[in-house]
Amino acid sequence: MSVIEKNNPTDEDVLVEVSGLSKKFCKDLKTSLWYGIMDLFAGYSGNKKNRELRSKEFWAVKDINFTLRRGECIGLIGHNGAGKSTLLKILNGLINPDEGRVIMRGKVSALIELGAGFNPILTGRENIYNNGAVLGFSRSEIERKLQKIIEFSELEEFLDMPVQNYSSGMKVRLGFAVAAQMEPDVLIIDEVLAVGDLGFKLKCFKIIDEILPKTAIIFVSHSMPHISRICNQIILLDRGKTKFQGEDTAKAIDLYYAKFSENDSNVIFDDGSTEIKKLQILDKPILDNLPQVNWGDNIDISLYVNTKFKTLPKAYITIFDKEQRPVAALVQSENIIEINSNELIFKFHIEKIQLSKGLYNINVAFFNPLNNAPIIRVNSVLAFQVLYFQDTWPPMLLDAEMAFEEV
Ligand SMILES: Nc1ncnc2c1ncn2[C@@H]1O[C@H](COP(=O)(O)OP(=O)(O)OP(=O)(O)O)[C@@H](O)[C@H]1O
Repeated sequence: MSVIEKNNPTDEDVLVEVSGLSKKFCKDLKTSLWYGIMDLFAGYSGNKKNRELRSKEFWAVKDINFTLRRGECIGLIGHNGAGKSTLLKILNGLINPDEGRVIMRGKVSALIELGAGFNPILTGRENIYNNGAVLGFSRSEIERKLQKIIEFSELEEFLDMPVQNYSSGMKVRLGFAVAAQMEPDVLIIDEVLAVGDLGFKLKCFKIIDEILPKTAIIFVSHSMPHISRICNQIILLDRGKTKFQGEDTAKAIDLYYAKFSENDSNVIFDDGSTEIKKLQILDKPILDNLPQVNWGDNIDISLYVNTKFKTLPKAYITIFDKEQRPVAALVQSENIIEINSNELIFKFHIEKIQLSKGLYNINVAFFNPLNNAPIIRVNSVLAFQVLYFQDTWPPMLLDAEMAFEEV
């Protein structure tokens, strides 16, 4: 039984229905071929339900369910190998699931792999006609769209060159231009935006905003800013299974980052003269080893150091957000306590912290005050969590007091 069905719409707005979707793979090619032959002889169909996993098999995607309406964008996130691309390939009909079903309604455009859907030996222009024809457009309809596709892709002078000679960015430009201009009902985008340059990404987001009211979008990315920019629901996959599903995109993104937050500190440079003993955020509750700081709190940080350095080294603390963007720096503590000749405590005070909600990491560096030469640099010495009732993507949430003026 084919599980990819093109149906007449019953509820006009529901464009994608996915239920109980599962796909298994075998880790070993020889065994996989052997199972294939055995299944053929045993008369198994690939879709037979409740089949146990055999030796060396694993679920790449297991029991995925969701419904997507016109105007909605679902983000599929998860670590490498979580099953995102496999799920997209099933949705696009490139591979068959072992269990479950997919119903897609209307025209489906997919940007799945770089250059996927393009014939490499054909020119860009010929590929545009090919893709359009596959989506059911007549030659004259494609001709009407051609100019917009060329304008969007900015590839006019390369349009008659075989696609195999295109750069990665050029392939993505052409692919996105075709997919977006063909007025799809369902648009599937897999990570490809990462390849385009900034100007192209901005154009893509503009187009996505324009077509979203008429389209259901399935979007895979490792870029959480991109995910939070366009998705209104998220599935977080972990080893093929749904770890989180829902409209609370901030929560899904927090869970995604939590997987990567167990990084140990690492020494980047060390001249052997100074040792960072401990970094502490004082008087804050600890949850899962993370100091919990409320937005707007005052924070006191103590940095314990052992140093053989002759002069007092210059301290430099940098705070990084979960995307590893540096968001703040604390330069040289005013308040240094000498315990004995080589044991020091540097005390930093932050008045009313205005970092937005989320997980932060602290890197520490010491420099020679005379010539600014590095003494020691250690990354991820301490992580902490800023709490706030609302998620904001920019790293700073400033307390702008409102003033009303009577007119
Ligand atoms: N054809 C295949 N044969 C065997 N295993 C496969 C095949 N395709 C994918 N896999 C396995 O399925 C799992 C999921 O892979 P998939 O490409 O879907 O992950 P992903 O979430 O898209 O990862 P990434 O973020 O790295 O792109 C991986 O363990 C991968 O090795």
